Amino acid sequence: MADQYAQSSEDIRPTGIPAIPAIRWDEPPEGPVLVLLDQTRLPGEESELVCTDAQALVEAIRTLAVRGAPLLGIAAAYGVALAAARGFDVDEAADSLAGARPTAVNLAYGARRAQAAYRTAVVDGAGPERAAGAALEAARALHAEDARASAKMAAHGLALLEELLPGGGHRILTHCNTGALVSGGEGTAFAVALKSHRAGSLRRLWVDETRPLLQGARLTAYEAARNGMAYTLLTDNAAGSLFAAGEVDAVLIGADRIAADGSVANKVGSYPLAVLARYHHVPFIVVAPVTTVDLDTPDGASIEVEQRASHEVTEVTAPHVPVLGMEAGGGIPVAPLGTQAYNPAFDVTPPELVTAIVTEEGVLSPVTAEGVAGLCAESRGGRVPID
Ligand SMILES: CSC[C@@H](O)[C@@H](O)C(=O)COP(=O)(O)O
Repeated sequence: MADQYAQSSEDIRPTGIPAIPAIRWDEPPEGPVLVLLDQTRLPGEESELVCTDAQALVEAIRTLAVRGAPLLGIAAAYGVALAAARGFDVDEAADSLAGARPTAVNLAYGARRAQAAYRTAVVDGAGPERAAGAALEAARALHAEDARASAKMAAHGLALLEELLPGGGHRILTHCNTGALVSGGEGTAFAVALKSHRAGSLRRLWVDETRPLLQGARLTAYEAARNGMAYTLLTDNAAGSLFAAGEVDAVLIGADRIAADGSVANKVGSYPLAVLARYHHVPFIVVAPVTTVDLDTPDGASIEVEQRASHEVTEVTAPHVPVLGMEAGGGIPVAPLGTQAYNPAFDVTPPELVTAIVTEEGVLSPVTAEGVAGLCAESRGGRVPID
């Protein structure tokens, strides 16, 4: 079945990760800026969005110009550094960045980490310039750590796939976007699939389109094409028949927050995949850095799930015209005017449906509260408190 869905070779552009990095710090003569690859315009247009202050970054986060848990953390840390470098109130900037979206714990983690570096420098007697430098250093360190974590997760994840599915020929289903667009490196779940591809073990990457904002269709398909991977796009609700046809060997997804009991919040549509995977005896694997684990959130029910605007569901736009963050009325209505939509950005998968959590520290399977606590104890003795 799979091969009839293969894209033709002209459709594949094996050019590696995006030419424009997902995020970069720049210091033109007019002053420091944070430059983002505007993800609302992909795949049609690779364009940069320049943020000169934390408020612009908060807006970019809310409209999903920059998105995905690890990258949100990196962005927030740079945002605090930007506020410091431009002489704005650092605590205010950290608060608004940490609260820009509620579910991805990395966002608050990154903001608080850069804020803590700034405060420590001030307490140690540094002037504003040196303290701003300390915040920037913290952001750069987080960026580099995430790249290293990404490479380790890819290695651990591939080893797990080889153990669970010996002999290669992996047919992997993924949801949302978890590649270089969300990371200092090559991503989380996508990085595992990419490593499998490079090892010659990936037969097919099944890409859920990921309604309503199409992160799978717009972003994961873009990354898969750029990396020359064999991939096929499906609507989210086609996943059931794909499992039933025996076409999925494993599910690989990322996470926005992992609670202390091992519950996993990820893009809405992840939980139904976990249920399908269990029914069809397919491993359901979560790949996330330890910065996504939040021991202060005891369980899945305590995770705040972001609710987004109705118009993201009730309207569509033409291809390559950004829909994300548009005011109601900006797209073409597909429902009667005034229709309200249930539009949670994430859902929560309970630990008993998760076969394994792959982190840079190694693989946790089965997923237990003790195991989750152990992951954090090993990697983050000096964890920055977040609120
Ligand atoms: C490694 S990214 C993991 C998650 O952040 C990703 O799967 C996801 O749900 C992103 O949601 P988004 O709303 O696009 O920020």
